[in-house]
Amino acid sequence: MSYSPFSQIKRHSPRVTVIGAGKVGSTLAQRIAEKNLADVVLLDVVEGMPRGLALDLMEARGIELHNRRIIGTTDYADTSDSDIVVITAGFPRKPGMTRDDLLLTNAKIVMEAANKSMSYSPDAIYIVVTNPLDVMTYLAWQATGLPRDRIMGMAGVLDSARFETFIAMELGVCSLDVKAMVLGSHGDLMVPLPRYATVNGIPITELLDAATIERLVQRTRNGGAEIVELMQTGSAFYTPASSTCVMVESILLNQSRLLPVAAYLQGEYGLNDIFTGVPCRLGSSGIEEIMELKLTDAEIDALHTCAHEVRKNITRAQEIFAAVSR
Ligand SMILES: NC(=O)c1ccc[n+]([C@@H]2O[C@H](COP(=O)([O-])OP(=O)(O)OC[C@H]3O[C@@H](n4cnc5c(N)ncnc54)[C@H](O)[C@@H]3O)[C@@H](O)[C@H]2O)c1
Ligand SMILES: O=C(O)C[C@H](O)C(=O)O
Repeated sequence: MSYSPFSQIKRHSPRVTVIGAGKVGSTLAQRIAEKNLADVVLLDVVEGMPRGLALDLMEARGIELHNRRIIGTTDYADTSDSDIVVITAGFPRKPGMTRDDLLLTNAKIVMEAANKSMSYSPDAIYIVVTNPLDVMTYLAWQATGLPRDRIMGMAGVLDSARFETFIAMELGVCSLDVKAMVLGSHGDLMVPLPRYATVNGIPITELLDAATIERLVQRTRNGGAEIVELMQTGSAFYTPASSTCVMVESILLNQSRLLPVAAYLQGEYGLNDIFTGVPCRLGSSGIEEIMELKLTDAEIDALHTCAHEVRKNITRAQEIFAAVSR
């Protein structure tokens, strides 16, 4: 293990490591520090860049009124003993690409990041953000051998936030009053659940007609691509960072929030050996419960279709890596 001055400093604060100091990673670091949740170690492969970002964030502490340390590094030794490790390292898609087009480039990056972080933070809880999300979370789980309560993927919180936003915009109501849940994989096949979407307890099926709801569901499914097309240079990062931060917060503060999270399923919803988005209670030990909602046959079929597509891509990645290593 190489010498690191940071690992010698006495710990008084929880520590969250964010691997990948790009748009999502650096915004997440800012959210975590400014919400005063934890010290943050921001790691990237680009020399200097994470240190520059960390220094910039540290210089705002007096203005933002928090006392969290932000460390930028390219050395995994500086991440040691983290409570949570978030993996955002990897390429974002460009206009015209699907998330699955990132499969092979990002798989290598994510497996390496998961392996290296594990050797310094074997007791941490891991959250994967890199796309294609459900496949990357599976590969990180395989690479680390973590128990299923300590590794998960972030997507459902983001997709649900989008669905809630579109419902609020349609009805002209405050987003705070809208609650919705999106399950399944993070792609075109995701499963928004209008039956369970409410405005201050009122089901949206009482407030909007079926055609309008279907339009909002489709916009949610296309939510990431809509932003990619508008931005042209990368993908969304503000709401992805906020969504990941909500998960980090629920774990660090043991809030037991019920959030849609990509979790490893062992029979729940009739699915096995796959990561996909389901409602989970997140607390200090990670995923503390996977809640099995009553779903209609059509909703269950939609979840199984997601899982089928995710499995095809897991197999594709595994076959290619096996061929390369032969
Ligand atoms: N799950 C979701 O809902 C969700 C939401 C938004 C973005 N994403 C995904 O998150 C990933 C990052 O998005 P972004 O906008 O921050 O991209 P970005 O290009 O801004 O940042 C990615 C960072 O990863 C770094 N990196 C590359 N290889 C690395 C390695 N081996 N180790 C450490 N760092 C490495 C790059 O240097 C870069 O700084 C993308 O794959 C994107 O598709 C997922
Ligand atoms: O759309 C993307 O590629 C990024 C992310 O998954 C998103 O949904 O914003």
